[in-house]
Amino acid sequence: MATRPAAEEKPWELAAHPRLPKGRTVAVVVLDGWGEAAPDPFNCIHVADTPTLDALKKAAPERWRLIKAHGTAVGLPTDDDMGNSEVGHNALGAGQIYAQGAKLVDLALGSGKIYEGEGFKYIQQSFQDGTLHLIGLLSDGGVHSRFDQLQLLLQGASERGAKRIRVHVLTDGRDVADGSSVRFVEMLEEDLARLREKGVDARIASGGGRMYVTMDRYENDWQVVKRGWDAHVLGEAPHRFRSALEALRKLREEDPKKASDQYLPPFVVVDGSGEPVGPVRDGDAVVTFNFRADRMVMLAKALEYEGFDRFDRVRFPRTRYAGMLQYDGELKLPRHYLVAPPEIQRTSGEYLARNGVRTYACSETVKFGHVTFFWNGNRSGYFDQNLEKYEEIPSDAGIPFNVQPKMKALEIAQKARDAILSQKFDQVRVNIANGDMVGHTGDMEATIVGCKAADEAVKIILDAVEQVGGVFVVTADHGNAEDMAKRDKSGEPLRDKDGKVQTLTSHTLNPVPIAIGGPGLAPGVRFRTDLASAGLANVAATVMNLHGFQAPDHYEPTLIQVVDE
Ligand SMILES: O=C(O)[C@H](O)COP(=O)(O)O
Ligand SMILES: [Mn+2]
Ligand SMILES: [Mn+2]
Repeated sequence: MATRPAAEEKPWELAAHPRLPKGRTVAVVVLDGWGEAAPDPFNCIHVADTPTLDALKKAAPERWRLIKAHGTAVGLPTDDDMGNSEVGHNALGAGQIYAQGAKLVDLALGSGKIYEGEGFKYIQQSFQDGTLHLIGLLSDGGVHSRFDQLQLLLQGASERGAKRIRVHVLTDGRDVADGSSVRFVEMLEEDLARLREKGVDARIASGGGRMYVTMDRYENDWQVVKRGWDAHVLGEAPHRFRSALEALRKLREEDPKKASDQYLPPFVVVDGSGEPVGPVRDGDAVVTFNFRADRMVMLAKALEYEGFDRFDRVRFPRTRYAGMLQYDGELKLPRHYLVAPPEIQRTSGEYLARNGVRTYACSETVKFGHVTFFWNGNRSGYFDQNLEKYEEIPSDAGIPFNVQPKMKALEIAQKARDAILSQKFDQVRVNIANGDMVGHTGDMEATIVGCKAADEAVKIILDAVEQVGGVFVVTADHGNAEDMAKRDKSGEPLRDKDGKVQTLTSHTLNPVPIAIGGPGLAPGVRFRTDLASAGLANVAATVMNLHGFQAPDHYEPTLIQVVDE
């Protein structure tokens, strides 16, 4: 009996769809952080004026539905895990569900395999004479990192010879509640105290808020990474405290608005004589314990590259550096890593390029890698530069996004409109960032403005689709702006002691809408009714169909059918 060929051996050529034509321009719009929730005052999408999206929902029930964007539907460990951009865009672009970083790290830590891998053995060589530095996001959001994984790694490394450990903590407040940094630091201090009882010299050495220190992405602002470098590596920061807890309390007291968890200024912990307790030195080991790539790649470059020139490192210690995962498979960055990342293969971008589909992708800096790198299975660059064009619009840098909540929605839409009207592309793909980026600030008024701007951007794109007789797919990667309130089990908003509703800055577990349409959509196309639990991974096959191709067998099934009218 013939064995089924492995995915790698399958042909790249896609069969023609029996009912749907080739050659239609397909606009694919991803609204970042745009979930579906019951209308209430904390649903910014509901409160905002969004006539375009409202019309899509009302006009054609057979062309509008909800799909899952969280948990196991996108390869996360459990259905309690909210969705995020990485796993969302991976699923949208790859058409298949892969076990994602969070889950792979869980498995490797659970089985102990992490300690048998090349990456751990590499850093272990520094344990005898050097310090082990752990740098990452202190959070249980499960988006970039998880606190329980840090705890296990601390435990495992100390049991395997690490004698001196320094943790460099980035406070969250974005994937978890603002102010929760105190609880995480307290718990970490308890763990470190236990290690000290066992003779391990373990301490927190430096820190700062993730959006201001270290965790920039897509090279939006290298100064963010420089602040982190100075604090974590050089042991220099404008604020010096005897402990991380003191840092959190004093910095928040001084300026509670500015020193939120997300934007906490950089600090170093110093000893009794004012010396920093944990700068990175030659011979030390460094692990960045975030599993997600986008906000660790920049620091990874600074830690690894000999000829790095994006800021003055002042001192470049010779360390043994490993990432929790390898963050960029193309760049092989970092060279050493503790857990192998998901090998996302045969993405729709690659299939379509190999079948001659011309693609234009665009977003602003903060989401640019989402519709390119994440979409293409964490792969940078083009599949075929003769067929693809990726365009980045610079994001505002150095300000929180509630200050300019319209962000670059209009500019992205205008670029997409021009690309559609040029007729040079078969697929025009964009990410509109507002619902997510402004939603994360917790500023409801600004988020409402941002949602309106996103809706206006969609209108511009749909008008262009109309003009060229094209097709559109409008969807989202996960929820955010549709719920800005923390809630109890019955769904009622939680209030603080003054009766104020507690703000939710994170993503949600809500499903996201998907709408299809446009004059080029064949008349009998409608959503199937047999895929009640479909998710983001079903979108790629759908888009392939709209380009006139059948999707490969190993893809999650298409959402659409063609019925005789
Ligand atoms: O990195 C961030 O901004 C948040 O932690 C997650 O948001 P994203 O998944 O939408 O990027
Ligand atoms: Mn997102
Ligand atoms: Mn987000």
